[in-house]
Amino acid sequence: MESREATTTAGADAGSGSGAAGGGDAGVNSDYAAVVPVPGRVVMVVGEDIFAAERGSVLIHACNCLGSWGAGIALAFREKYPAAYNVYRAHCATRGNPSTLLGTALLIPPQLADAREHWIACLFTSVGYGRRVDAPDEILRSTKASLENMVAVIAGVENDDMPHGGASTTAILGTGIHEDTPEIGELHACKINSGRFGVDWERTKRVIEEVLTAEGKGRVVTAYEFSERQDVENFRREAMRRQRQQRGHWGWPRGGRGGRGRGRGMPAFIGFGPL
Ligand SMILES: Nc1ncnc2c1ncn2[C@@H]1O[C@H](COP(=O)(O)OP(=O)(O)OC[C@H]2O[C@H](OP(=O)(O)O)[C@H](O)[C@@H]2O)[C@@H](O)[C@H]1O
Repeated sequence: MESREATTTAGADAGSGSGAAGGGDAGVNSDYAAVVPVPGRVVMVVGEDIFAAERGSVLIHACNCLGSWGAGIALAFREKYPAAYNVYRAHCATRGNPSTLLGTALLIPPQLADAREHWIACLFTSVGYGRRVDAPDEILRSTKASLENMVAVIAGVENDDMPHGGASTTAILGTGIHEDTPEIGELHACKINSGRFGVDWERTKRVIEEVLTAEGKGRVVTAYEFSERQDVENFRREAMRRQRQQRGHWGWPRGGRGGRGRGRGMPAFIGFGPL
């Protein structure tokens, strides 16, 4: 699944993306692909709602290490995914010293109690928030490390050998995981760090592309331009969606990609990585 970009971006060479498993009929090309990384990209979209992303998508946002989703998009996450918020908060509470979370990622599987089936990737990019937010350069360093960790954790889930992501890890039960947890889909992000955390978006964007190129096998992040007006529009659409559901419409997304009902029996955990 993650090699889809390889097939579009790197053209003929990329056919060897599954070389290891697929019997290597393109030996030379697969050597080449191993040396030349597939460039990862951030694709900007305007006027769309991140929360309307397809079932199974990963929604990425920047978090403090203190267990607060108190403002900006984090508040929207808290309202829409209260169960995921509890997982995040509990995760932060496991640390006597919150700064040990810095530079790690927490991947929260879709929670039964939440209406939407999205994976939520929390990047711990600053210890504090508000006046105690870390300096932009520090935030960028932590962003790089936490993205690398996120990519490793995603790979771990996809390879069914989670929750490792490289080094010392902990497994934490969520508040309840779907029996047919969707496979991990595309990556979606707000313009992380660019609001309350006060870091120029172009700088964060460069870091994301760097990590996707080096570690992410050329994955793509769709990033959302957001305006307050957009917020009002999202709110209106959301109200309509709820109304439709109440009227008995089939409000849930189709049964996964290509209608395959069950996921791969995802384990009921969240993972985080190197400390
Ligand atoms: N509904 C929506 N859809 C799409 N994009 C939306 C949106 N709402 C806002 N945005 C945009 O999302 C970007 C990031 O801006 P944000 O200020 O949110 O986050 P950040 O990454 O700079 O900082 C993280 C800390 O902010 C929080 O608040 P607390 O510190 O807890 O109080 C957290 O808890 C963290 O600690 C900006 O482009 C906003 O326009």
